[in-house]
Amino acid sequence: MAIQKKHGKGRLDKWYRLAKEKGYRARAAFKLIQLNKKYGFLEKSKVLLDLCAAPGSWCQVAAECMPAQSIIVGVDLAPIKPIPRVISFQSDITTEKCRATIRQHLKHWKADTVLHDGAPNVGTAWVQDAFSQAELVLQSLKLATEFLIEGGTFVTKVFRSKDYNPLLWVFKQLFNSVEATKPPSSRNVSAEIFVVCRGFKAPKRIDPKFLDAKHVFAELSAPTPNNEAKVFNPEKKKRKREGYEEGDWTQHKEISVTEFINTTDPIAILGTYHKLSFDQSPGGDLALATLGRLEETTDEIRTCCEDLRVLGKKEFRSLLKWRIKVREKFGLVVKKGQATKDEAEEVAEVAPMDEELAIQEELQRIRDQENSRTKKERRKENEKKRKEIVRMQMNMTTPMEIGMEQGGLGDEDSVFSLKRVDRLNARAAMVSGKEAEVESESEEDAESDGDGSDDDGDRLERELDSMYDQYQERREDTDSKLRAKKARKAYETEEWEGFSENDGKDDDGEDSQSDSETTPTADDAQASTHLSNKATLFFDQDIFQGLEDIEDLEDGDSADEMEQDAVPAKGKKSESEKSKTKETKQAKKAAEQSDDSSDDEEVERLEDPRKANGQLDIDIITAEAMALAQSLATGEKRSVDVMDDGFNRYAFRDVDGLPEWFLDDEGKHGKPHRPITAAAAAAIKEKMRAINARPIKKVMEAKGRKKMKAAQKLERLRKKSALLAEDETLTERDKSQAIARLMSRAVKKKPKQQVKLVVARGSNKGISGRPRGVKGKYKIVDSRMKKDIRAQKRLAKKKS
Ligand SMILES: C[S@@+](CC[C@H](N)C(=O)[O-])C[C@H]1O[C@@H](n2cnc3c(N)ncnc32)[C@H](O)[C@@H]1O
Repeated sequence: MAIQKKHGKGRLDKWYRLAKEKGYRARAAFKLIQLNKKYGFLEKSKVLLDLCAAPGSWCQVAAECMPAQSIIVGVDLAPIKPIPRVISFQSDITTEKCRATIRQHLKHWKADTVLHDGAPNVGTAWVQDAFSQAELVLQSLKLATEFLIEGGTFVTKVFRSKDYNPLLWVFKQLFNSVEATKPPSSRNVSAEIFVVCRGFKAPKRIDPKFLDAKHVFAELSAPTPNNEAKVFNPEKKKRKREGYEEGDWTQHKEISVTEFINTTDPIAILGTYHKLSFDQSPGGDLALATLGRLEETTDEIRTCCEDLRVLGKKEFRSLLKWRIKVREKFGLVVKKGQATKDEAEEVAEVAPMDEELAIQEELQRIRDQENSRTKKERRKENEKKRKEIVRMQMNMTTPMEIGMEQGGLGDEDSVFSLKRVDRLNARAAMVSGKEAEVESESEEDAESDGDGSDDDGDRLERELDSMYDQYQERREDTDSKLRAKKARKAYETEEWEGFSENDGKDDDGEDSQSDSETTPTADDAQASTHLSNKATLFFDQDIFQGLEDIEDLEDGDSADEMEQDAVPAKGKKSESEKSKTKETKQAKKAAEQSDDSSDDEEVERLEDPRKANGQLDIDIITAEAMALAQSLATGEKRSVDVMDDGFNRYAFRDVDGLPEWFLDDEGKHGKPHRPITAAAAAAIKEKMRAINARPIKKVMEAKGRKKMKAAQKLERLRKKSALLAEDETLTERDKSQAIARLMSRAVKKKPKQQVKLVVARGSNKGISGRPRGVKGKYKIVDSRMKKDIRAQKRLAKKKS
């Protein structure tokens, strides 16, 4: 996205031009228009007070949108040129005199809306500027509380600074609804944001502290920095719109490891600093020296301390564990329950809201957590099913086993799961005849290096897990690509209904474990619209060919019998036909597999890869697939080789029980790298170029329309000339002359209509619609615009 410039010619953006065109005094008018479009407060207002109104564009908008006979009062330090239907005067809104003048103008009326777009023109340091603006906002709020009617609306501009949250807190005390928004016409480079406060509570008495700048900005501390986000997203540098912290002018921050050990908020340090230093200070630090010699301080820990910004969750966890161990050695053990509570309190944001709101938020949070937990479980379940199918494909399991799994036998969660027993190191005990208790199911237990009593480790694990979840949620909120990717994933997983529990049930509701019902047939796979594209592709494979007869098999047929039946069915096809379909399917499968490896190309999977005749229609769109197809076509590789290549270390990764963050991390890099030939890369490039060179749909349509019109014209000409040719009253000469005239008239192009420039001055100022006395195409300009364009041209010429 292009960066908007606020200075120089960058100022003259589309809103500036639009404002000139529409006759508004400032581009700010569109901010109010857009705010009003969203919240619709102007149409409902009969009395409006505009604080800091010069030059008056907000008053102009208000006069346009509010009902006739409304009262609009505008005040500013600067003079405001008269605006029809608007009372304006010059005054400082922070003074008593201004308050009295407003009272005079409004008489006994109360305002339905108070607007404030004030910006002090101090021009000193930014920090100072922001503070004065916040104070001005508080002053305007003070006036609003005096003049607003109950239920009224207060709209104000606020700058994102450390005073933003305290201001929001005050607004929330006085209004039922407070929403911060940035209208599209507000420049991205500007730290301004608009807060729309609706439903003025009109309390009988307002605590003066609410409106006292000293109190408001001093009492509420800035929100606690989001250290977890920094920990999990170290490489992403946020733009410091609010400026750097006072005295913090460096990009690289170091802190001594002893401070990390001593702190009560280690996460904050991990999120804020770049390095934990083992360097001795000039005076020497005994604790640091001891720390360096501890056996827990391994080389790995030292390396992790070197650059915190490149660490992943695993490394952060080992640093935190190391800290706890060191604290224990140093006798700094914290009471566990207490520590969690303290840390939670330290990291928690100040919640400036009333109790009910807090309860609602808490409920929402719990609901969200529950949702994400069920989603995760569902995803795991689907993943398990998918794996089972792949295993079946590789003849590693029989359909019978799938049936068993559905019934709960052989399943990981079933009673006799040896896998789970093994996780708890109990299988050995069982073999040796001892009894093993299998109680805990938590993954943390499985990961706790066999030390079940490691409460700190568990606690850290849980905290980091929940932080990771929160971090992912935040990323989803801000990253639309990620959201789309997740949605696609969900689409794929949720769509899968191939082996639902219901599938195993008879019509009479009895649970059937029979192969004939739990095993999907090829026909089923093709016919079922419930299957995902991936599953449909899967069932299209040779292994399922000839399994049509399965339905006819009696209940209780063994898998062996099915296989025997399937083989002759397969044999019915002619050899050449078989090998041909096999080749094409392998190539297509390989193409699909290589597509899978690329994140960006997942879009394809969402579309149905079938033509109308039911054949697969998979285009080769990646260089990898092209290279593969090329090697298959040239005989360099056989389809068997492609199959063999499918067995690699990425193929059957056991992801069961692995935490999500680990899988996410692995997913980024754990992909097979398939060789790409230069020829394949060039071919794909060429293909993409051809696709890009194609005109867009609109252009194609326009061209088509032009062609059609030309054809219609030609047809008309043909008919007319035929009529002329048949006219016996005309001589041959006259006929040819008439036809020639027709032709020349048809070929003649219509002159382009000139666009008339109308300067927005005099009676044309601020009009909407066609200016009086102007015919044809027109464009409203102002004299300034002409000068600006000339200046731009001059500059461009100079540069070239
Ligand atoms: C961005 S402009 C307002 C634009 C206005 N909303 C419009 O649409 O034309 C900010 C205005 O705040 C005014 N201002 C700043 N401090 C003020 C004060 N203490 N009292 C009154 N106006 C003030 C400035 O004079 C300036 O005209």
